[in-house]
Amino acid sequence: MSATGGVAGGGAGTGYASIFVQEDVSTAEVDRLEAVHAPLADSVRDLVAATIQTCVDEDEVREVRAEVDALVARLRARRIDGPAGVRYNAEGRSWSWGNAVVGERNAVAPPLDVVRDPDDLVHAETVLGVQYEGPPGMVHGGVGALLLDHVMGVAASARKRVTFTGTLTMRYVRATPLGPVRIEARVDREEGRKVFVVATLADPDGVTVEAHGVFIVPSWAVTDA
Ligand SMILES: CCCCCCCC/C=C\CCCCCCCC(=O)SCCNC(=O)CCNC(=O)[C@H](O)C(C)(C)COP(=O)(O)OP(=O)(O)OC[C@H]1O[C@@H](n2cnc3c(N)ncnc32)[C@H](O)[C@@H]1OP(=O)(O)O
Repeated sequence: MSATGGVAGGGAGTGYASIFVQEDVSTAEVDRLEAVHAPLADSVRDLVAATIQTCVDEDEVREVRAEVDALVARLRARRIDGPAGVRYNAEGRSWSWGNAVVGERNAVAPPLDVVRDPDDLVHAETVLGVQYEGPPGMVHGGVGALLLDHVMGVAASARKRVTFTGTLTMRYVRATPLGPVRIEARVDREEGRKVFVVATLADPDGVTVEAHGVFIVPSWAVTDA
């Protein structure tokens, strides 16, 4: 599981309650549901890549489309109304299944496991496939920024502290080839509600993007803790 457990402890009675939803469900049940749904997202990721790369004939494309449409209808037979949001339980387990970067049920999100080391370095690794292309064979600059934003946000957001991205600065040192990447982020310094974060995105040969960010604890999220 990723290191996004943090803010659940805020709960009712703080400003968090307005955007984070507490659910009366055990961690074991959340884990069980995740184990059922995450493989579906994996298969849909494969579908996205196959859609880009397929060279089958046109009739086959039309037939597959009809089958996919039928699957969409089956999944929509019972569904929530709107985005998945961020939820947490009484045990402090939080889950954000629709998150664009780490949502376990979101096939748009690259599979990314975010880890916080004991020394507060936050890092993540993933393999960016053909779905994330910008320049030919290279990672789209916005995708690099997306991954960096999230991992930097985790670094800035300690337990019981939520931060929002205020300003992000990216220096694209050289193009990032599609394939394995590693993101690292750490808090550089703090000034009041501003948390300054430094981060890198690297391919196996070294750093390709350097990032600086200002993450803000919103005035509405300030607690006495
Ligand atoms: C979303 C997270 C929830 C998930 C949590 C799940 C649990 C897991 C835990 C952890 C993982 C988290 C991983 C998340 C990663 C992704 C994060 C995102 O993508 S966030 C979406 C994009 N960002 C926005 O949409 C912000 C939109 N802007 C705002 O909401 C406000 O403008 C905000 C909060 C940034 C500031 O509003 P004010 O009212 O609190 O701030 P004022 O009082 O005006 O300023 C305070 C200080 O900050 C400076 N400041 C304000 N805005 C700034 C900015 N944009 N850039 C730099 N500095 C700024 C000001 O100059 C001031 O500084 P002086 O104290 O005077 O020195």
